[in-house]
Amino acid sequence: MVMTDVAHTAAPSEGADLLSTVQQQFDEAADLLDLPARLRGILRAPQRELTVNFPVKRDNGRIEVFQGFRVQHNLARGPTKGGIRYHPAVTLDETRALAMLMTWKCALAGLPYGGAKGAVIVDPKQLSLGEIERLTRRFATEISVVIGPERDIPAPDIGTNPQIMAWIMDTISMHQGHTVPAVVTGKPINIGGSEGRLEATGRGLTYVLTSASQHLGLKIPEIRLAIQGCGNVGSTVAREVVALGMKVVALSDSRGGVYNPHGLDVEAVLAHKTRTGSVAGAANADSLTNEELLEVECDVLVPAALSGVITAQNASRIKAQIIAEAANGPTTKAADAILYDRGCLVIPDILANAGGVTVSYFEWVQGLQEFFWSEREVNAQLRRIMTNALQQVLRVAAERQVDLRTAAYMLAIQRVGDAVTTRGIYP
Ligand SMILES: NC(=O)C1=CN([C@@H]2O[C@H](COP(=O)(O)OP(=O)(O)OC[C@H]3O[C@@H](n4cnc5c(N)ncnc54)[C@H](OP(=O)(O)O)[C@@H]3O)[C@@H](O)[C@H]2O)C=CC1
Ligand SMILES: O=C(O)CCC(=O)C(=O)O
Repeated sequence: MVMTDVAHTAAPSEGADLLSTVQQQFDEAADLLDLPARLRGILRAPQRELTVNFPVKRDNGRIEVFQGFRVQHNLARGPTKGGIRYHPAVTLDETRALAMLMTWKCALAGLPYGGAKGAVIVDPKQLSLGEIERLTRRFATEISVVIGPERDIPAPDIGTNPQIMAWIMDTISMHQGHTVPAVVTGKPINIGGSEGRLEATGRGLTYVLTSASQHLGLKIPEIRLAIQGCGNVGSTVAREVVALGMKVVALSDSRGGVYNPHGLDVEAVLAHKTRTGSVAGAANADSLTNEELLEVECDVLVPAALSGVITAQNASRIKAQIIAEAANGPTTKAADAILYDRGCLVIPDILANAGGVTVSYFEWVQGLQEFFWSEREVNAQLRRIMTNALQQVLRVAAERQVDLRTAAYMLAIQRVGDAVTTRGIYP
């Protein structure tokens, strides 16, 4: 007899904070736009949500039931797009918030997509590779009723990677009986991935950061960064900014961080992480906690891990002049107000980390056309889209005397609202 031994579900209140933050951000921008009530009702809540509970056989033969979600926030501008997160504390509310952020992010970058997000409540570090593959294939099967190249296209996020995208593509292709490369992005290059997608989020952030620094009159070689999170995005930002001559003075992961006011040897710290599993304990650096990292002496702070880390409690102690949000939702509403009053430039998530979905769009287009671009072409188009988006946001912020987040939301909400209106609200 097959026994179901463990059910993986998260507490319902977890993640509610991010949803309420994102909805408050929406409300503020919608007020400034005088958005009609009927549009607010449509845009403030997800259009479609799917919750799935599915069994996975562990290596010891036991069956465990995992819970996952796919939320499609808005479909007015095209198929929905957004990553899949594997994390033990992820919730439906958090997934809703992340899907809503994707809608604004895609609209701000001018991509022909609505926003979506997926998640599975799981700690992938506790699973073997075979278990992760079985979990991924079963989850892909469960959500196959809502995803597809013309419907909703997943990609990597926290805890997922190109190999996991390959398993999703393979599972959907097995169901269809032919290869369906455009069903996911962030795939390995040998099965239709795009040059530059792996680095795109960190690279896109670096393009925006460089432009914003020039806008503020900062000298690139004098810029010191503290980066929280050292996964795909955090490690790429670290490498990219060092290549431009900036200094990374602090870097962390889930197990702690390292600090050197004269600049870390980023490659040595990353090699230490590859050897030991963490940046903590790397040579020629002092150790520091994730909380301390947010408050170190630096010019630019890059939160590149979880949401809700910059709060009313620590915002007044942050020394950075620029906060470039690589993570989704790292700053609470109260912290935003404190940072704005202090003259700190917050480059919001929907702008700063839009490079990932932008190159995902390039990957989707390349897959559909079966015509592939060089990394140089990818990066040139990425830079164009990211710096254009920044210029538009800076212009609206100056015209309306608002912070960059509100300006970015205003631009994005207007575009999505226009699409809803042009298509017609009533079928
Ligand atoms: N991947 C992408 O293309 C995009 C990602 N993002 C956002 O960027 C952020 C990072 O994503 P990504 O790099 O892909 O994810 P990864 O899973 O590759 O990396 C996440 C990093 O965060 C660290 N981390 C986890 N928990 C904590 C914690 N409590 N304190 C400090 N660090 C922690 C992890 O530590 P450890 O290494 O120890 O596990 C890891 O270094 C997320 O918010 C994601 O939504 C946004 C746009 C696109
Ligand atoms: O690349 C994508 O499609 C989505 C990336 C993502 O999940 C994000 O931008 O938060």
